[in-house]
Amino acid sequence: MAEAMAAGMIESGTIEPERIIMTNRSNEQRRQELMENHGVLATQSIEFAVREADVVILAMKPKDVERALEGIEDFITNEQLLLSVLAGVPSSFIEEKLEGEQPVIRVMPNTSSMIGKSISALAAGEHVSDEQVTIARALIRSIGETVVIEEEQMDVFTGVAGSGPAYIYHVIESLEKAAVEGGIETETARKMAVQTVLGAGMMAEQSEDSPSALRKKVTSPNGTTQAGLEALYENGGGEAIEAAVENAATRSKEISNQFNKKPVTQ
Ligand SMILES: NC(=O)C1=CN([C@@H]2O[C@H](COP(=O)(O)OP(=O)(O)OC[C@H]3O[C@@H](n4cnc5c(N)ncnc54)[C@H](O)[C@@H]3O)[C@@H](O)[C@H]2O)C=CC1
Ligand SMILES: O=C(O)[C@@H]1CCC=N1
Repeated sequence: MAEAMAAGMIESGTIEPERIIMTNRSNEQRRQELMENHGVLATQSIEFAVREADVVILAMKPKDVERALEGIEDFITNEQLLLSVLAGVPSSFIEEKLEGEQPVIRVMPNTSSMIGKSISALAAGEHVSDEQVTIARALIRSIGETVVIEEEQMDVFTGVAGSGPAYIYHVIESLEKAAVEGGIETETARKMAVQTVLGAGMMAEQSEDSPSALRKKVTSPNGTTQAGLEALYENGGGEAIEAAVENAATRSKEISNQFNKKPVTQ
């Protein structure tokens, strides 16, 4: 995720690559790769990275955050803005760990950051000024669209947009599989599936019609789409997506709850 965000920020011209410091403590090859592929500075020293930064972005797994915070608490200052992309980790947990009045903004991007097409939510913690929200939004805007939400909405946002690309990739996989099973060559099948999703997404973005109106326009009475949708609904279509969001949001909530009772295991 950190790499996707860095790539998006660099690609959009929002920040020069040499102003981004990435850390990896143990993997020299990975540091080399990050420097060569993106032109960023990659260091083993978390202390150096944090001391140099105006904005610190946390992007480790939730299970690693406690140790990560213990590793920076001695040198991070309240003048530095901390962005956390960690699913489910409450800003209050980070604030309590770091003491003082650390400005913390939770950010939930998705992996489409890599090409500047994320939709990212920002939720400000207790010690964040309006100006810091503006700064964070400008930074995160470089990887796609942004919305500012209440922290309690983060779970459902994560279920829809953080995890959402995976559901859409699954749709692409299914379309491709069906095309191949129908006798189409794999490369063409992939192209058909991807372009169908891309075209529908762009239509939904650019058309004045709602997605529902657009769906109706594809659906000729008693035609092929009607037959296709009937099978989709019979097999749980939209409900499956809603269940996916609900389960992901529940998992996000579960992770949050774990941060109120230690130790953290997931
Ligand atoms: N993958 C995704 O689509 C999204 C992920 N996220 C969040 O982003 C975070 C990272 O996810 P991924 O990139 O998928 O995981 P990942 O496992 O690919 O990357 C996590 C990185 O953090 C490093 N790390 C662990 N402890 C560290 C420490 N103390 N200091 C510095 N680095 C440390 C690990 O070595 C690893 O390279 C998670 O908290 C996840 O909830 C949020 C939105 C979308
Ligand atoms: O699967 C996860 O936990 C992360 C958070 C949102 C997307 N990926």
